[in-house]
Amino acid sequence: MSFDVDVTLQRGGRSFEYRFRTEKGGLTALFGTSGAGKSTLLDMIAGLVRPTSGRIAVAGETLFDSAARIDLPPEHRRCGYVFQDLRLFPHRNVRENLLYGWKRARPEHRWLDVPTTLEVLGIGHLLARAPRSLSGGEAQRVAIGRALLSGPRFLLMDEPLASVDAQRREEILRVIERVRDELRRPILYVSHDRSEVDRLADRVIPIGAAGTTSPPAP
Ligand SMILES: Nc1ncnc2c1ncn2[C@@H]1O[C@H](COP(=O)(O)OP(=O)(O)OP(=O)(O)O)[C@@H](O)[C@H]1O
Repeated sequence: MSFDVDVTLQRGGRSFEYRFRTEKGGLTALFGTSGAGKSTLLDMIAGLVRPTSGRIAVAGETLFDSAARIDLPPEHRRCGYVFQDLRLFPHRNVRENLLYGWKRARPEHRWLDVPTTLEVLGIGHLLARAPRSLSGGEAQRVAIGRALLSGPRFLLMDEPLASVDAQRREEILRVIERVRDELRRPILYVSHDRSEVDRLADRVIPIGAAGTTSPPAP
């Protein structure tokens, strides 16, 4: 089992309910209209937003359980998160951004090396640059690299290819496929691009207008 989610969240007068279970690893795409609550769900799995109640487990480990009073801090969840708005550290250069999680990961958890990451993402020439000097596509590739290099057990990717051009997109898609198939890391993936989802996703979870998900999915 990879993602096992059954949570509620009351926020701003709205009620969100998410309930799904994926029996196998692979890539799970989240589909839903703007404002439906996809990023909110990723934030809860990452430990950045606290659910009102319920339980979240990934790859068999409980990350949150309100009844059992379990709420692992984000840094203990081993989650690689590519944020929709990237959130590169503005006061650190590209090298420092990329190595932030890498330095903090245990050596045995690092499943991708730095040279390979730089080559695949085409960001080796940007190492000394400040995030504010990067183009949208460059910043997006650095954000993907930072997430992959942190030695994560699972990945949360919120529109990770939104500003990447066609040629680089193909290379990054191949990396994501490798992470999915060879390294067998579970991935939760938000995208509005149908062709991306058709190519990558093992299953699609619809997120409804009120943040509700369908019954457990295979
Ligand atoms: N901190 C907050 N306080 C109150 N409401 C919030 C907060 N953060 C987000 N929301 C609201 O929660 C709802 C879900 O937001 P979320 O960003 O999860 O949607 P989304 O499905 O990811 O949308 P998009 O596809 O546009 O990125 C939105 O109506 C948003 O305005």
